[in-house]
Amino acid sequence: MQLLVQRVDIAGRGAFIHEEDARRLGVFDGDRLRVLYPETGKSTPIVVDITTSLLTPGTISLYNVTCTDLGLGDGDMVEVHTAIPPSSIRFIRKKMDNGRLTAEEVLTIVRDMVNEALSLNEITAFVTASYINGLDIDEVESLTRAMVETGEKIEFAGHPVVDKHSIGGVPGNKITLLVVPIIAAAGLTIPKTSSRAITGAGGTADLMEVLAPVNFTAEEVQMMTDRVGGVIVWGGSTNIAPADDLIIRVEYPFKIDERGQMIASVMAKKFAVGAEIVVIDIPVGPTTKVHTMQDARRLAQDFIEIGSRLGMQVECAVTYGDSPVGRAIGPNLEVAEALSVLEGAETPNSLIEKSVAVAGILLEMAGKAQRGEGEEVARSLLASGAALEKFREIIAIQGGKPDVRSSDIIPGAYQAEIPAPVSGYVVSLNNSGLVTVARIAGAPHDKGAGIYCNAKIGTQVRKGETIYTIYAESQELLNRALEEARRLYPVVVEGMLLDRIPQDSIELDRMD
Ligand SMILES: O=P(O)(O)OC[C@H]1O[C@H](OP(=O)(O)O)[C@H](O)[C@@H]1O
Ligand SMILES: Nc1ccnc(=O)[nH]1
Repeated sequence: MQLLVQRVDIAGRGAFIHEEDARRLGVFDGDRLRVLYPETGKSTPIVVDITTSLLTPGTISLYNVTCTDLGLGDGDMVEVHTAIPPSSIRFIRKKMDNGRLTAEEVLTIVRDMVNEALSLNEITAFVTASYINGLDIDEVESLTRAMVETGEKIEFAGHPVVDKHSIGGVPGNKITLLVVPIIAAAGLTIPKTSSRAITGAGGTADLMEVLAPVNFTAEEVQMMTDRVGGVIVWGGSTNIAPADDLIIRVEYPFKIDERGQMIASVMAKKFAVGAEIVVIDIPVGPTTKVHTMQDARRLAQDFIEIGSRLGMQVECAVTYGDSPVGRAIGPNLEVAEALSVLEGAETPNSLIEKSVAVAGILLEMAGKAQRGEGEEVARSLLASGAALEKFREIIAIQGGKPDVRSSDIIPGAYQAEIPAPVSGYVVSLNNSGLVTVARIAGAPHDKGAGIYCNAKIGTQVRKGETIYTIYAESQELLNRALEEARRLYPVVVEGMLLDRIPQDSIELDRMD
């Protein structure tokens, strides 16, 4: 069938066709067509959406990338045929049936994802099938290699290239903003690529974006890192492991992070930047991604195994994840807290201790500190102001304002203080409940949205005292977050008296 092209300003590949043409071609919403431009002989497969009102029969609205790929403009004629689905569909189906994918099959799926030959529905099916049926260690290795192979790799002048990554899952985990400058201040090369929030209310890329741009090409990452020793950028913009962000986009609304896809997501980003020495932070807690020490050790073994298969020296730090790191959750609040520590604040303890512990392991692995002394070296790089100075260089090279101070970073103007319902002790902070409330308040998209934990586990509070504060950038989102907070009750205060059972109730019980 011949159709007249209308270029439509939608990024990516795809097209709308009229329902009548769809009927004649025998295709439904989400089916594939092959579009051929006879003038150039170029053709490409696309996934179609069907409309009855956006165009007239005999025309096709083609998205920007498809037009550019084929050299098409408004008014050109194209030939349109039904197309067979790519073979990766069969392999996704295999994973749905709990089959084990070969390296070639995984590479085909990832390549089709990156080339936009798979629709969002089909990528979602792959992520869901992997989530339900799991990926074994060979499939994880294949996925890691495929993610690297379908993107760009970077080589740096400085060696060794070191890196850190957290698997996430614990809110307030802003340690990268401290670890990277500490490590770069020690003279090491640390090209840190982070994702945005996956299960949380602010990923490191969302945080760093408060201070400087985070979208860079692989070449820019290399140039900036060679210049100042480190960067903190968004992996999704670099074309390093581009499949990673496609998977994360599917995971985000469900707050899921399948184990094998998580390992591949992290390790592909490390491998693509040529990291030689890597520390993986695995927070453990009942409301994080990893619930027990035993599970953490098993996960650590898998990270180490994938690292050794890819030629990277990997150590894992199993860290406390029962409650948030520091007190702040959400981009602006977290950045202000991290900056205040770099500026010399001596609290929050959990943030400082975790950052120097993780940085210390890297310093020891890279030979910048004797075994057992890394933490102290990290602490002194923080205390001397060397890390702050390095962070300012990193902010500057990424195009931010290097003289920014923690007091410049303001949380959302709409705030609600949540009072303790009784006098007693804070006995738990539920990570996933806090994240849900912070997300409803607008985080991570609204940088000022989030939660400040006024009281942490073990703190004694009096009835009516503020236990946490919700911040938002609009009254409407604040109200919605408050409603959710009342339902989820993410911070639990208990008095020493847990319950009072009156004498007559016992007698009533006995009579039952
Ligand atoms: O949203 P959740 O799943 O909690 O965690 C995701 C965060 O964890 C990792 O942190 P880092 O880059 O090592 O600092 C990722 O890059 C991302 O920023
Ligand atoms: N799945 C992931 C977890 C944490 N960080 C990542 O980059 N990816």
